[in-house]
Amino acid sequence: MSDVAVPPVVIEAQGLNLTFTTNDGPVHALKDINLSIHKGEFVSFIGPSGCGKTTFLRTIADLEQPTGGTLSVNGMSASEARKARAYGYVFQAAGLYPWRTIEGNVRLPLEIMGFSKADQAERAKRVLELVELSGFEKKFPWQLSGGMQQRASIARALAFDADILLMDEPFGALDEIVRDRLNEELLKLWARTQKTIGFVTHSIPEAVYLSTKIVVMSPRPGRITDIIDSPLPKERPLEIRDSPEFIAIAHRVREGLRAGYEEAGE
Ligand SMILES: Nc1ncnc2c1ncn2[C@@H]1O[C@H](COP(=O)(O)OP(=O)(O)OP(=O)(O)O)[C@@H](O)[C@H]1O
Repeated sequence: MSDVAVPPVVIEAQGLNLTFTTNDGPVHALKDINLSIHKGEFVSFIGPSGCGKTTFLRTIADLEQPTGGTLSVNGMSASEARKARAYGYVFQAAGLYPWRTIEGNVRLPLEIMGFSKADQAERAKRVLELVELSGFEKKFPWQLSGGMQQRASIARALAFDADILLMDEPFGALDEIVRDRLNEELLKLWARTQKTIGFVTHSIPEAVYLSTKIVVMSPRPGRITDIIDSPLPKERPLEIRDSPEFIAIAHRVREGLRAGYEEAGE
């Protein structure tokens, strides 16, 4: 009998620290972060404002430099991984260029990376299908709803086929019904593409619904207070949110958040 193979580690932080130097003194944005993310996992980072969620994602993306510890992304340094285009990044605001069509926005990183015109067109078509925006290629961003714009920005991040997708509160500005739908769609997209996803959120239900692993963080200094491996099945209808298993995980996340607040003296 052979054990089920554990997928390889794609992101590994060991004793990671990041202290910003500011006029008001040092800000310990990340303190002693130890975390392994395996290929194909969906990992959410949840915690109150200022606990370092965005900083951690930006550090993985080589947009911030750690002041201590080690970080590897796909077995490389963060800087090498950025050069190897190991990840796509989705920001909180869709950030689409208003003067470009949806297809033009999706093709932009491909143009910059020097993909051929034919390859750009084929990739844009495929990723827009993936996020269910076929038929909207020639529209401009302002002609689409907020949810559709965010789907277009996900398509843009998927266009160059990185194995890792980093998403910083992509649905934070959307109303709850739209957010529910996009959560469902994101899970399907994740199942179809088998990407490794790092996802920042403030929402407990969103974190529990989406993730295979939930990383609970707390501020001052920004640190991990709990890591929860979700026992929920991969197939998740929205109704799963009423199940006892779901409610139990949500409860554990809430407790972790509360403990972090109390320790920070809030
Ligand atoms: N460039 C910077 N210079 C100085 N301090 C910074 C910088 N970027 C972030 N910080 C500080 O680092 C801490 C962590 O910030 P970060 O944005 O990562 O938190 P967050 O958990 O993502 O918060 P939010 O949920 O509000 O986005 C905060 O105290 C923030 O003010």
